[in-house]
Amino acid sequence: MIQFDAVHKRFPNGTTAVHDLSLHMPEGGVTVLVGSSGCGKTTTLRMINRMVDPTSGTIEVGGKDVTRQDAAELRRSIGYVIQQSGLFPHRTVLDNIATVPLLLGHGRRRARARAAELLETVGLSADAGKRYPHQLSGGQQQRVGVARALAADPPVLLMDEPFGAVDPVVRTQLQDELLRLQKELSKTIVFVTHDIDEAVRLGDQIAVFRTGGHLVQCASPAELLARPADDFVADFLGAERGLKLLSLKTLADVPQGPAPEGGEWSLVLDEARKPLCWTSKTADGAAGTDVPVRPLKDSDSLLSALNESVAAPTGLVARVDADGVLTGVTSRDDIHTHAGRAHTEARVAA
Ligand SMILES: Nc1ncnc2c1ncn2[C@@H]1O[C@H](COP(=O)(O)OP(=O)(O)OP(=O)(O)O)[C@@H](O)[C@H]1O
Repeated sequence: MIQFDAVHKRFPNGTTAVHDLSLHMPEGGVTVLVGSSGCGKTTTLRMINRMVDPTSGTIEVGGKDVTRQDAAELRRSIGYVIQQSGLFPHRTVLDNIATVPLLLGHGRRRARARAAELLETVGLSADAGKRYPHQLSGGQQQRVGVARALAADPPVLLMDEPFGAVDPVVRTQLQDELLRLQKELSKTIVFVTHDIDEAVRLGDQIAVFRTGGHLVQCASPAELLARPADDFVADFLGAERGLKLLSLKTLADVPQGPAPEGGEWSLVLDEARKPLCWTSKTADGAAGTDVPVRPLKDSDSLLSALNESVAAPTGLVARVDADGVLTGVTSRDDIHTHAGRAHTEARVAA
């Protein structure tokens, strides 16, 4: 969908921001650009919608060379979301979102109806549409930024550190929201971030850059974590590379068995068979301690399972179905075995 071929960008002051970049960004996928500060991520992104033109090389979007297209028209057909949401302060949220449909010649009523629809898509209330940007929280403003970028229903979305300025809890919510939206909309997304966890969570592929605008490696999160191309990439991924790999695998394939009975510890269930806590009894049968349980679903990660198995007094993870009803328990050993397999599988796939 987006193809860079031998692209260089040298600014008039002599700085080479991007060096001989060849990179394919597949249609309907999320490509995340990561790397240390100043390594050329934003410049790469901005060359896609011609906010910056390359010094040499070609960039094609949907098979068309971007430099042969009218820059303003191209920009209207590509959604763009930045860190400080870039909203017009003196327009209501609804009017902010309706800006592009209006520019595209939709009548005022149709543009506002589309904006109202998008407000709901990004999880905001109709009431938020009547407010001005400063009357919203940072996280809500970012949602409006995403809604505005989606207003023209562009096939391509460029996102430059869109969640960089919000706290970690809101950031996770916004990432969840983007993943949910992407399931529905299948846009071709190019996403710049400094945060490797965000990259692993959102990316179908991750492109790692180093200073001087050199692309060092582009691979799926699992491949990258299991087989970093060199020490630079390994350092960038951080010391918890193995644990990050476990965050990509789910509990679904890990076997489960019946909850233990008659031993020191047993699992207390409510009348609907939902786990309440682990409880111990002393040798003479008297009541001992209650320890909270955090039951996991098939869709939870092996990392959460490992964490829970270490925290649980029995080393067992309680498993539940979508309704929270107990389906069985999984041992720490089974989780370890699958954790080892996750690593081997990722290396083989690579
Ligand atoms: N207009 C410009 N003129 C001259 N140099 C520039 C210009 N824009 C960017 N640069 C330089 O090009 C290099 C790459 O910048 P770019 O903003 O693409 O990096 P980045 O990886 O996005 O950085 P950050 O993570 O800090 O946002 C940097 O050395 C930067 O100083």
